[in-house]
Amino acid sequence: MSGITEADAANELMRLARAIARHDRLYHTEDSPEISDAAYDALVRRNAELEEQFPHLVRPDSPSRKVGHEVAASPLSKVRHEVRMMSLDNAFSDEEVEEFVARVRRFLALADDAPLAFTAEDKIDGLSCSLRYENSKLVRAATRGDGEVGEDVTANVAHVADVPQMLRGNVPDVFEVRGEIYMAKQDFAALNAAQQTAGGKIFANPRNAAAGSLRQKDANVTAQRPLRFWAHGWGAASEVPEASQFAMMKRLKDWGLPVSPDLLLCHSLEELLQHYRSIGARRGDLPYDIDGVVYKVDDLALQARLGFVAKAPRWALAHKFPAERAETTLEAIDIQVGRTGKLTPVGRLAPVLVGGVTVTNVTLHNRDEIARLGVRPGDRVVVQRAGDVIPQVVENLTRDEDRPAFAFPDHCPVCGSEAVAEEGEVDVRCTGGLICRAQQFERLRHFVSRAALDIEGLGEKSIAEFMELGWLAKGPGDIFRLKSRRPDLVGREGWQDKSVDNLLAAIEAKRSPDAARLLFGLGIRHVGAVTARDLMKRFESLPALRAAAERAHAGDADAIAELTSIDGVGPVVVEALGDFFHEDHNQAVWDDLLGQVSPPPYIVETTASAVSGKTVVFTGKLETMSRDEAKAQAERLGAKAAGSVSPKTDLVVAGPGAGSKLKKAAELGIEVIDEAAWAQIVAAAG
Ligand SMILES: NC(=O)c1ccc[n+]([C@@H]2O[C@H](COP(=O)([O-])OP(=O)(O)OC[C@H]3O[C@@H](n4cnc5c(N)ncnc54)[C@H](O)[C@@H]3O)[C@@H](O)[C@H]2O)c1
Ligand SMILES: [Zn+2]
Repeated sequence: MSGITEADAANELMRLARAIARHDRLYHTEDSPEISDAAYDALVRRNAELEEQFPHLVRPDSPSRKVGHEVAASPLSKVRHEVRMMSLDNAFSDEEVEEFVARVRRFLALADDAPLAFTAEDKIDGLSCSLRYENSKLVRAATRGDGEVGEDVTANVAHVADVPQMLRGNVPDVFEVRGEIYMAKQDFAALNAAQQTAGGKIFANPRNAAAGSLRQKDANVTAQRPLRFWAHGWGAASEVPEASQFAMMKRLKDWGLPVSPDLLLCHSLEELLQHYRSIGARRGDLPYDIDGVVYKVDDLALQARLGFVAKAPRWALAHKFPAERAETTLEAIDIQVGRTGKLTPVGRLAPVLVGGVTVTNVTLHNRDEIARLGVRPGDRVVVQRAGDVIPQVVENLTRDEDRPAFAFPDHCPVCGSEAVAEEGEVDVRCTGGLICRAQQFERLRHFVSRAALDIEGLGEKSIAEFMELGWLAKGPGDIFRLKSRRPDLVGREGWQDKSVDNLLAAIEAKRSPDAARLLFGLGIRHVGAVTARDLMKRFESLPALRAAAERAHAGDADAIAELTSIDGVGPVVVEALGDFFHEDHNQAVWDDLLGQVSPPPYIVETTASAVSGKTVVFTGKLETMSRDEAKAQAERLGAKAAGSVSPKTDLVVAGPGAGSKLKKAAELGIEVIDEAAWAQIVAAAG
């Protein structure tokens, strides 16, 4: 790293802060990480290195100071933790563990030969949960959130059998148990299989599945998910009846709380490392995912003296396992075709055990990735599995330059249409559109999925079956004609009267669908769920939207201006809409579909108020509601919630920490009010 200039370091720190914040949001709030934990940890390490070299460049929003992700936007109620919930410092090598032990000794001014004990237990890969017991009774369960404010999941944990509603024995009046909600590997695989059939969300790993299952607004959903729990510590307590971590953990067990079966009291660095290796060797066979071993100073008085650094206790360390790797042969490269026609290469492997899981497929991402790795069928490759279930090829071991490189197809393997990469894009796409069966299938699957039309019971297996029978040839409109197939369907394998009736009823229930969901379900490029809602709010009916899109496509400046005046709609969306309606087969699909369904006008009910017709900007930290809720309130009151302050802004609602937007409002002479004043406007509108 030597030689990096200060300016470059500042820039890189800015990029890292942004990237890490984005991955934190994807991981902690959406339970859908895009990168592996190892890749994420590498970003965090790089950030730490730069901060160490340039301490004066540490940013106020540095990831090194933050725990998890804020929960303001969560639909669940919020809970402020009486004692902050922390993260853990990481170590990846024996030397770093040695340094940790030495650091603890130095801090406590202990002689090298003075006894110092640690507990060691596996670091289970789930999500933190705080359970507050008052007079032995569970009164509240909360997630970690950003460490200070988490989400209330009391109703949800009621469905987790491992979490006792009552503790037994002699329990302090107030005691907050801290531990981990997790999902066993087998349960995770079964859940994903069921989700796949039902067209639901597929989780990347057991941790994300556990988090997504627990953090449900509707606790009945949680009830159907097989969640487990074990305790690894405590927070606020009216009394801590033992003097050591190990003895306290035994207490927790006596009170009826599960703890790790691998909790061990160690008296030296060697014992710690030995336990780490012992657990590591059994890792693949454990019924749950773990990503390391946690060491904690055993003596609670010493823990208190050691205290905390920015976001982690000084008395604990997470010794992480390296990403798991194995060598095997890449037997073939298959090309899959997605909903938008994207050609995705999938590597087929000679089956190989990576960290206890048999791996037969790897994603190769795209054409560039294949070129970068230089892989061809027959090559020996190194496969890595790091936390996630989709393994990757990290290295090609075959270095024979004579064999030709893999030729990425220039035609769709399914429909034979030409496959091209648009300028500046890495993805190669089939140009066959709706004549391509692969795209037809993926589009139908998307159309009925939860975020779109949400037709229950019409999973990918049924879609494949009906497509095979030629029942869905015209596109989504055919779904609504399936009722005429009832006699043919009953009696087919896997279909009984009742299941057919259920399916047909679920379809009939969507004859007057939500227009925004229908629009989203059509899978127009760049029109996601949010954009679809924003478009429908403006145009209210699908024909009105189509007319505007067609006029815009023909170059009508007014139509283009009207479309782009919508927040979040830019030229890219306008072009995608225009292109979509310009295609004959899309028009046919659209007309056919709208002959089957009639979405009611898309009108967001509004109440007359002091801010009707005005443009409002929310900035800073809102205390009583999430940003999304505030925006929804504004919309209900007939106001427009905008993201940035401009001369068009009428009102700024500012909470603590409001920065540049507040300054801009002052410059432009725009009225600024606080959250309480906003609440009065809302209350006055009734
Ligand atoms: N892939 C991504 O995009 C992405 C994004 C954000 C975070 N992450 C991953 O999340 C983790 C970072 O999150 P973090 O700050 O919570 O750190 P962490 O999860 O590594 O460590 C802290 C947590 O470990 C848990 N834990 C498990 N066993 C424990 C035990 N025996 N004793 C004490 N605590 C125990 C606690 O819940 C605690 O909050 C990393 O593993 C990182 O790779 C990944
Ligand atoms: Zn095709």
